[in-house]
Amino acid sequence: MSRLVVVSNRVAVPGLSSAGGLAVALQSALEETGGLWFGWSGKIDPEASGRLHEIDAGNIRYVTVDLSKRDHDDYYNGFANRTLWPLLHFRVDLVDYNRVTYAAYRRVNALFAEKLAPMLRDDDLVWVHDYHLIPMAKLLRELGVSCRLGFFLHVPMPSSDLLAALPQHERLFEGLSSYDLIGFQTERDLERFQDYVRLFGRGKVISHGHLETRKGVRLRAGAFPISIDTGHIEAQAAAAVGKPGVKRLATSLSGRALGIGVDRLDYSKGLPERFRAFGRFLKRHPTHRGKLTYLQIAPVSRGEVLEYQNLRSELEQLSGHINGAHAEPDWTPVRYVNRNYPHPTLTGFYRLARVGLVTPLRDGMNLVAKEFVAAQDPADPGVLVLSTFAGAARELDAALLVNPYDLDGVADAIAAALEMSLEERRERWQTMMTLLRTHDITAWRKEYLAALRDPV
Ligand SMILES: O=P(O)(O)OC[C@H]1O[C@H](O[C@H]2O[C@H](CO)[C@@H](O)[C@H](O)[C@H]2O)[C@H](O)[C@@H](O)[C@@H]1O
Ligand SMILES: O=c1ccn([C@@H]2O[C@H](COP(=O)(O)OP(=O)(O)O)[C@@H](O)[C@H]2O)c(=O)[nH]1
Repeated sequence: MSRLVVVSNRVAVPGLSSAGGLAVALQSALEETGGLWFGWSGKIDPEASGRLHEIDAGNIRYVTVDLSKRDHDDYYNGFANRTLWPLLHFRVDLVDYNRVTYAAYRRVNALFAEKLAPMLRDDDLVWVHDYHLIPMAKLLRELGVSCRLGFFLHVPMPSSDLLAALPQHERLFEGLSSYDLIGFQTERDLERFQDYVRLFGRGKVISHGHLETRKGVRLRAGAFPISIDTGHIEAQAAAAVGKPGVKRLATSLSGRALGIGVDRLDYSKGLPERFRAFGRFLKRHPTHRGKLTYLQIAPVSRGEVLEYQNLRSELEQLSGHINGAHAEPDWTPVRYVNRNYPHPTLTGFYRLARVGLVTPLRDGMNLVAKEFVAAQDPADPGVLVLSTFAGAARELDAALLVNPYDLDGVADAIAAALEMSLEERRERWQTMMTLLRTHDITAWRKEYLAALRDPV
């Protein structure tokens, strides 16, 4: 059997904690098959990029590379997170157009390719992840790598008119044609990519998922919605209820219902809009005042990037403002926490909650939505309020779907979740859970890798 080699900027190196769906999902996928996981070490070397680290843990070998401060600033904070991230989340207004950071992006991709190429065997299956590493396949091919190379985009593929705003769009997206298979989270993302190839790449869509570039190169693309280790989350949530941290949260609620949000502190997650919608809920539904506590867990993410720092200040103000306007001596409406919690605790928090708030403005998938559902008590499940702009909404359409920009709509959905009968809650939960049990992280990995192996 061929070896699986996963390549991603973020690697869940044992002992390093960081929130993020890519690392959580790939850790589960690799634990099942074993293999090599290659990417950034999470460390800055004051001198230069390139120092390698190797760790063997269980059946996974982690090989990671340190980056210099300059490369980290320009490639990760810069082109990846100030140019591609906002562009791919439809936020052209936030895109930093910058040739210096683009050069660093290409330099770090070339460094990763140069370090990885000598470790590869002809029968490996190499699976490259996300927008940080789009040029990898072309660079590996130039170094003589001949094994199958797949790519998976974890974030949305925006409409082609937006992509075309990037000065380097042709060179960047043409690089995708060196992969044998390009995976997207949803059919909508795939359709928008096909539009881009046709309208701006001057290529052809031969049939759905089969494309030809303007240079006559054939490529395959498909939708492979990522998922979670459903059975594991179910068991973890059931076991978490007895844990001290989870019990303390339960006691602190004094019989009130809990609403929960769990998101990296990122502008794509729609947190200011969610806070405002919660304030609106308190005004529009006064009978629920004092009966619901909203806990927002928001670990700091990409904290060196200006837009993320601005978001943090905005949320501190907003939470203070809502609490100032609505709190009672014995009730604080919003609990806002910038800490990262491990899954054994987080799943217990989900299970305590009557309402799960997942309202991104754009999100590739959003694994929190799936985890929230899997963590519920089947006898008394909570209700998921889910943005239609999360990839997860395609599958979890039995959630209360909302438009995150429509604050009154989100406010009313929170009220509807609190008022929903047990029968309806069970019915909706069952529908979503049936899907998550069959389409879990194992199914995602198998479907993608089967398509990558298949040379048609
Ligand atoms: O690595 P970071 O810069 O700390 O950011 C964390 C990850 O954020 C993004 O996650 C995406 O992948 C999830 C799993 O497929 C998906 O559910 C979510 O919608 C995406 O936002 C990013 O794409 C990853 O590369 C980061 O590691
Ligand atoms: O304190 C936290 C906050 C988040 N997460 C995990 O980080 C992932 C977030 O993935 P998602 O797809 O929702 O969004 P992303 O952060 O990747 O954009 C989920 O597995 C969360 O359980 C975590 O472990 N601890």
